[in-house]
Amino acid sequence: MKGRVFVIGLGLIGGSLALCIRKEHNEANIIGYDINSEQARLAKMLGVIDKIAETIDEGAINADLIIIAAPVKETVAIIQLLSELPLNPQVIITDTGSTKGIIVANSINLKQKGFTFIGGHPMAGSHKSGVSAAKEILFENAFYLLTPEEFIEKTRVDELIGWLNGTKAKFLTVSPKNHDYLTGIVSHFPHIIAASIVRQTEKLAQEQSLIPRLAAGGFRDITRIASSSPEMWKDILLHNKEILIELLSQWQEEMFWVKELLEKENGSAIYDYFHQAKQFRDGLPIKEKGAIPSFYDLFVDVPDYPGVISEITGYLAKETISITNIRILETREDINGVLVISFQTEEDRQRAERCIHSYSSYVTSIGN
Ligand SMILES: NC(=O)c1ccc[n+]([C@@H]2O[C@H](COP(=O)([O-])OP(=O)(O)OC[C@H]3O[C@@H](n4cnc5c(N)ncnc54)[C@H](O)[C@@H]3O)[C@@H](O)[C@H]2O)c1
Ligand SMILES: O=C(O)C(=O)C[C@]1(C(=O)O)C=C[C@@H](O)C=C1
Repeated sequence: MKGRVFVIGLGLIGGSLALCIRKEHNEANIIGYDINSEQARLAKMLGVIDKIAETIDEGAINADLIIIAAPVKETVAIIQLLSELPLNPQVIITDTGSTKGIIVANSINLKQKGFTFIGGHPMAGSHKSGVSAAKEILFENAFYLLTPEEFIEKTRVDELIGWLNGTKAKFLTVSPKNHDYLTGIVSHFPHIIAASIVRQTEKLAQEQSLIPRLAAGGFRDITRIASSSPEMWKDILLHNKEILIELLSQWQEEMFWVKELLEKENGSAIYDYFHQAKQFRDGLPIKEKGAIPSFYDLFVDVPDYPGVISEITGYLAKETISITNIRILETREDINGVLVISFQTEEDRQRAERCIHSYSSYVTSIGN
């Protein structure tokens, strides 16, 4: 597709979408604006955008597609600002915010001016922020939720999907209310729990200095998302307050119940508690980014001796397989350790597995 695309907010998500659009529509002219001029400059330097707009007005007026990829509170203010501008009557305006109810309700101002707003939310991301973390494959296989209101013509939704085709995401239409309910459960609530585990650990670590050093694989797996942007999450929680308060009450009840099981030493009920959780989690799709994002991790059982990491990365380097992360799941001394290597794609993970098997007898497995 040809035209002028204006991205407001050049961080992880805005930057990644700009890269996807550039790849798919090489005749598109991508203009970017960020309130933080350093981010805008970096986006231009990295080739994520063609040109920096100094103001929202400058970038928006002749745009065919406007993508707002700023924190959700800012998104509401930007929608208000856009509704006061003489935009191209055919423009499509979309956003990427993690909440939809309040944002879509505020888009009424755009509707009243005859402009098309279609709420959007790519359901993939990272705990990292900023354009330097942006990547073209971020949304591959992920769900991309769209929340068009009933009066929006299907052709306009198709046009937006056409622009976003390079994401290789799976587009799904839901109502704003349902969106906030679903994402409250699978995304927003887990972020609160991850932060709470880290906070509790931090408090206890003040008495026990060994705690941070022992916080190994399991702790890191469940708390990765606690490293996300506090600014972004503050706004998400405030936008999705009702459902999150309800989920917190349910969680408190469940924790009281687990406490009771423990007090009563009810082994079979505790077994059932973990068993039921394992069954549900093991049944979640792992080949697609869905409720649980895939990280394309490969687990390699390795003996605990110096140089083992460089040995394995050496094999991968020989076959030019890029890795995105590598870590050892810390274990007791004198027994085998587990090396976890992360890849950008499933194809890289499979190539790596074949490569390690061809150079060594290390046992590998794919985590879910
Ligand atoms: N991080 C994720 O995993 C993820 C995934 C899907 C959707 N989202 C949503 O996408 C949006 C962007 O998130 P992100 O992860 O890219 O954040 P980010 O912090 O990486 O980028 C946001 C950018 O917006 C800029 N910004 C803030 N206020 C602005 C304003 N008024 N005008 C212009 N620019 C402004 C910031 O300077 C920053 O560069 C958020 O609404 C978030 O909820 C995030
Ligand atoms: O992978 C992560 O770090 C994320 O937190 C991504 C995640 C999520 O909760 O799944 C976070 C917020 C977004 O709105 C969508 C995706």
